Amino acid sequence: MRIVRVSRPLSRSLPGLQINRVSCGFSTSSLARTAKDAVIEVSKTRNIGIIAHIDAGKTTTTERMLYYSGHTRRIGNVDEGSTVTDFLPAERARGVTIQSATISLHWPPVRENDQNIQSTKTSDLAPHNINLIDTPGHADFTFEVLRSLRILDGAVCILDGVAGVEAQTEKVWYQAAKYKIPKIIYINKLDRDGATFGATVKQIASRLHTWPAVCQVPWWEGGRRQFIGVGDAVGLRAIRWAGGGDGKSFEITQLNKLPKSEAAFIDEIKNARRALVELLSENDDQMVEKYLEAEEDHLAIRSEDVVASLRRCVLNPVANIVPIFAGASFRNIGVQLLLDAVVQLLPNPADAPDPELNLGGVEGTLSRLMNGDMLSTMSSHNSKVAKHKRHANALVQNLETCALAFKVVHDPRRGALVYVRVYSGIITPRSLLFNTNLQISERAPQLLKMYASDSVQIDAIPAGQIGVIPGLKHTRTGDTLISYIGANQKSGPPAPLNTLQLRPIEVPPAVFFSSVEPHSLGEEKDVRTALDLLIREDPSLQVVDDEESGQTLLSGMGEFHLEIAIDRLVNDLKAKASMGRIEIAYRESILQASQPETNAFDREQGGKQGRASCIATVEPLSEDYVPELDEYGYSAYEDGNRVTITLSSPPDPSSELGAWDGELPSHLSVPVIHNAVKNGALAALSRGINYAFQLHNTHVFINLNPRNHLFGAETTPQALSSAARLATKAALKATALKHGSALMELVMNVTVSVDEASLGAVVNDLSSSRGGHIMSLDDADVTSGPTVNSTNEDLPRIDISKVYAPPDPFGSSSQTQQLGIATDSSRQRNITARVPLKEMVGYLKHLRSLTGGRGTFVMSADKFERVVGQREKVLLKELRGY
Ligand SMILES: Nc1nc2c(ncn2[C@@H]2O[C@H](COP(=O)(O)OP(=O)(O)OP(=O)(O)O)[C@@H](O)[C@H]2O)c(=O)[nH]1
Repeated sequence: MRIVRVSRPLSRSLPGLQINRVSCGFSTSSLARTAKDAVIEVSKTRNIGIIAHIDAGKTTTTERMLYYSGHTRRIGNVDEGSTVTDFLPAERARGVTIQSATISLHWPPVRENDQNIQSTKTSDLAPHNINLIDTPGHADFTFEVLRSLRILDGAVCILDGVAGVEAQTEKVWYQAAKYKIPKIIYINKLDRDGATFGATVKQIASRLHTWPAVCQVPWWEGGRRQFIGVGDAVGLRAIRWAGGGDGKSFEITQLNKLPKSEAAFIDEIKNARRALVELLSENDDQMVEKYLEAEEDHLAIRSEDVVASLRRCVLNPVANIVPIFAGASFRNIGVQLLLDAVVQLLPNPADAPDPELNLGGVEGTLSRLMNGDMLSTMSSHNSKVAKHKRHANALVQNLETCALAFKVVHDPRRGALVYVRVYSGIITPRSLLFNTNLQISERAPQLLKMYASDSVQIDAIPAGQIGVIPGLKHTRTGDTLISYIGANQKSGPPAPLNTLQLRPIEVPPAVFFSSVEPHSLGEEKDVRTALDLLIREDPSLQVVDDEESGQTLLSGMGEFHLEIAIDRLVNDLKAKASMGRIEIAYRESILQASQPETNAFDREQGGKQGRASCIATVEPLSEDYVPELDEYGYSAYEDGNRVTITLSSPPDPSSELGAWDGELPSHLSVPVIHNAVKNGALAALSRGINYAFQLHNTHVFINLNPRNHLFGAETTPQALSSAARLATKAALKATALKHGSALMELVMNVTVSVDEASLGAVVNDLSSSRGGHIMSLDDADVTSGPTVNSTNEDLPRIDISKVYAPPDPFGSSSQTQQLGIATDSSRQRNITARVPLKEMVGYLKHLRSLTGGRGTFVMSADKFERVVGQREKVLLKELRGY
């Protein structure tokens, strides 16, 4: 039996790397250690997210990771509001994660001078740099999760061992699968009464449609209820943590040294090893070879070979395998082994799939761009780009850096902090970065690496790394930043590179809103600045000025989302404003196409004469419209509406980006014109003619003939926006007044989890009182049987009878399930339904009362649908108040 005590890492300095302490909270030694990130190689980097349902224990687990890696000197507690990652006042007050915190750590810790220090690694691991993102679990913050997912290379999914696979986990799981992110699962809270590891493993197969590769089995003290450690099926050993400690003391025992009283536990570890080798062999030929070399003895295969095979399978999406680990973070059990697994099994940035991008409306990948393929393909469609083909190689070679700003946070002391993930090249201080979304250049004044709310200054952010640029004035969450050798200071890199966008994501509709009323006229400017900051941080919030009512409206994705945004506006950003009631936003849709409307704008704007003109036509899109990005030359699809812009002499429907080959005024480029016109058209769609709601399913066509519609220096981008707004408004007015418009409401996809006893009452309430349509009723606890209850035909079907899971000796409901005795009233059922959003407001409270507090639900926006018949009359009466 080996006793290991992990003590604090010793301090060490790093010659040649300048480190400036930016804020307090760290010792010099930890800063020196962490600053090594700047020079750490890509193969030793992991950009990892932690995803889960609310309350599964993400923050609790992250706190342990920080502590064991030597980054903090004490373990923060969610329940006491003292965690490092949940640092916003609103997060600490509510005990939930709202923002994705980004934090870097080393695993194993850098500590070569200390002879006593060892970690629970399963092999001799060298220190790796882990950039960790703790994401929110609440459904209202799904967008925050999505925008983090797209810059991650791997994810740890944490499950609550009592609740099993919950609805929000499923949702985020499939999003991660969409971005092809390899994952490992950690089943947490195994110390709690009713925890069922085996049943949760089966649920992973049935509900997440993936093959669980059980790497650990829980260790219950002498077969009694107390959870004390884990059996490692990979390393064929058992790890027991000293009870009540900080988790740094543990014993590692090889299977043959375990006492006889643990015979059942030893057998289970062996069963798990056999099942693991079988599962890996089905997907990995090298494992089959190792198995044959070991003379078909599952237990004789070296643990290093099992790890290598697991890694190959995790990185291969076709294998569809997820390694499973066990623990109880709150009791400080299991977290070091989970960190080992992150390093051993999850990909480094070079292993991750090729990042997707969009270049002038054409979809591609970064490596296709860098090897010149993309530009060559585009040239066959577009005469203007053909000119660039000759220079394609030179163009790409001059592309120095490509990075994505995935998050902007306003820090009271340092201003806006822009978090970036660099995909190619390197960002150094003073780099000139061209923002392809805003078409402006900004210089990076300095670079930081973040440790939750603390930071250190670094010399560079190389490809594969995550870092922070403070002091950028304009960059928003989601913007792509590139640097290009010889770029024009003003207009940036040459076309089409100036349109390059990395992994664009669609912003979901903001459906709750509240008015924002500055306390006095004098406060108006400060309130506007605070609102601008808020939407720069979170693009799923929207600010709309309603010209007619004179009100400023702030909208968000959910009641809670908006509540937190208001809290941040008033308490953190100190905006002196009052907020109105939180209400639901409806939409309005036109019924018929308009005639083309020409508008000439000619007015003084900000002390300068502005002059521009264009032609607008609007037409309704079908409710099931799916945008096809390469259908038109330039087209934007935002918040359910589409804007198509042609720069040509009408009528010329085949016009494409760059088809205009004539002269443009020197201060205007094609992307600048597109951006200005698009913003003008979208502004006109923010208020409908008949009901004053934002337009939906509307396609705006703007035609602009530079010869007739541009007027030299007088045609500023602002003048173009105004012309597009007025022309679109005129077209909308013409059709809405003549043909009327439709009221639309958001319908949600709702999944309610209840026990069998409450099923009838909940179904009845959803379908009769809330106007919902029940889509399916499923068994949430599928832990046996030959096939799964797949509600989604596209997902792989897992034969549950072939899934290995250790028995659950104590879990209340699972115990009976293992024996095949279903106690009907406690059986968990999932109801999926489509319900109008309006009817779901305040639903949680109602559900709790219907289910004795046990029911839970998640929902996500499906689509806006036209309201008809009696419901339309009732809603309009409610909205108008008469
Ligand atoms: N018994 C037990 N409780 C735990 C464990 N891990 C976390 N908890 C508790 O579960 C609750 C939620 O933990 P968090 O770490 O805040 O969960 P989270 O997933 O970060 O939650 P959100 O940020 O709200 O999504 C807290 O009260 C924790 O103390 C565990 O291993 N055992």
